[in-house]
Amino acid sequence: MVKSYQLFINGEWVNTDDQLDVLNKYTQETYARVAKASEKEVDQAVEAAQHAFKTNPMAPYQRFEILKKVSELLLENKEELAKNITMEAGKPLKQAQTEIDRASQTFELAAEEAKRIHGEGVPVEAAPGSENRMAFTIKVPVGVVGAISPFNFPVNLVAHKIAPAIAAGNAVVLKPASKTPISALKLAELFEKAGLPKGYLNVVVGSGSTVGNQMMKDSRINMYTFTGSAEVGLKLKQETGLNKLILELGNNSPVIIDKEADIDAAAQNAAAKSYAFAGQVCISVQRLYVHEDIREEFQQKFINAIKELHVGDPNDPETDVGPMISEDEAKRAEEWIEEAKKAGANVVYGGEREGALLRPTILTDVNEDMKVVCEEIFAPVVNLIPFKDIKECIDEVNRSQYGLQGGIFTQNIDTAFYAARNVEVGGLMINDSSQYRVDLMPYGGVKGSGWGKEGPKYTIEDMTEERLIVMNLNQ
Ligand SMILES: NC(=O)c1ccc[n+]([C@@H]2O[C@H](COP(=O)([O-])OP(=O)(O)OC[C@H]3O[C@@H](n4cnc5c(N)ncnc54)[C@H](O)[C@@H]3O)[C@@H](O)[C@H]2O)c1
Ligand SMILES: O=C[C@H](O)CS(=O)(=O)O
Repeated sequence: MVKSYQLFINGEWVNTDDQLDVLNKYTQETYARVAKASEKEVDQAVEAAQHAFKTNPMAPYQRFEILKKVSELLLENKEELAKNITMEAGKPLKQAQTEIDRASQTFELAAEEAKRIHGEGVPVEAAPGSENRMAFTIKVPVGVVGAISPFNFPVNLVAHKIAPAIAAGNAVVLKPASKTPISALKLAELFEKAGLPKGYLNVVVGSGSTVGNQMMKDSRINMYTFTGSAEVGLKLKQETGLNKLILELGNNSPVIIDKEADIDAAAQNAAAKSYAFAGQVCISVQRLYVHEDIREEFQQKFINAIKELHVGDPNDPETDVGPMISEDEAKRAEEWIEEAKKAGANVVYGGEREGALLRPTILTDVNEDMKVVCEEIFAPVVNLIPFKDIKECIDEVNRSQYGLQGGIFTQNIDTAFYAARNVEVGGLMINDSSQYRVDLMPYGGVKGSGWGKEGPKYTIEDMTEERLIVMNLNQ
């Protein structure tokens, strides 16, 4: 039976006249229906958030208790929540289960941080003429946070928005991706069980061009946090004027395999980290730079490791690579491959597509002008690019418009540190691929990959204002 879901506004479940179909991404059948927000519901959601924030402030210990409870509830409901991700996103079940574990940690981290938000003493008395003054800063919440999230991590990337916002004392209006909205509504259910005061979390579902657009123009929203494509991120930046903004955007992640690398480890790692969730991870390996001395050996070992991956039904607990989010997206990636082939690239592995399922693919003989290299492909496609000189290779890596995370495999400490100093990214992994993330670390990009950091401790910095208090003492 197709289940129906409602919006969550001001602590109530709200139905609307219009419905949105959410597809099972493997079978392409309707899996659920969700109430679609109109202008009226978006307005009510923002109003509810502002009212909650202004009239019912939450103490830090209360935020801690609620977030800790949500962290526990996530684990208690892990199997059901993971299955839902598999249905609505097509993510292989074992990767969906990992996402729930990580989301639980994200909430626990935010809960802990809620108890240590503090300012600092400022020695104004050291300035001539200020001998009788004392000063300190306090951290205050920004107010209403407008959060817009992508389809690919529908629980944990929503967690990275709402957990730090609530830890900092803010109220949230969340617009999840319309392809995967149910996870966010299920999270709202957990918040309801955990006793979140009404109005602090509001979930409105609908397209980016309607709900997202309206949110961008609402002056009652004090700050935006967006994860998604660079194209929409740029629009958000242009539309939201002087508002605070966190942008977590795309990447075409580079990984360098130096001639002094452990080739077996690098090949195994690259196979696992290039194709997880069909490459629809913002730090998926896309540009694999391999030293020409080891290129042949690496390529063979890489292909052998890819052959071990299970491709197919995401509900099968063995599956590593399932469908992409839609057949259209798989076709788009296929077109980019065809375009590259016409310009001289070769498919040395994979390339076949059945519906939304694109098999793990390796391209060689590519150049920097091909879309498969210079744009974010967001599909299970990797380019093998040979290099001779590490410095020239890093220059080439840096010619990307993006800079989220990268990786280098090398046993040479000088090469590793040269890369650490020179690769233009928010995070560089040494002897690991670009696709490494634990939820406590500062995570975010440079250049076209956006700005601001995720990881609850770091996001709370952005989601609070520092207010200076100066006392003029009569001494
Ligand atoms: N840096 C990161 O942490 C990170 C994490 C995950 C995904 N991503 C990026 O996200 C992209 C894939 O996700 P996606 O396809 O869901 O991205 P997307 O940009 O298409 O959509 C993201 C969100 O923005 C909304 N949106 C779309 N148009 C809008 C508009 N005009 N106004 C307001 N909101 C609008 C969508 O409905 C969705 O909720 C990739 O580029 C990927 O790299 C980045
Ligand atoms: O898609 C990008 C996400 O940030 C993925 S992860 O959180 O790093 O696993």
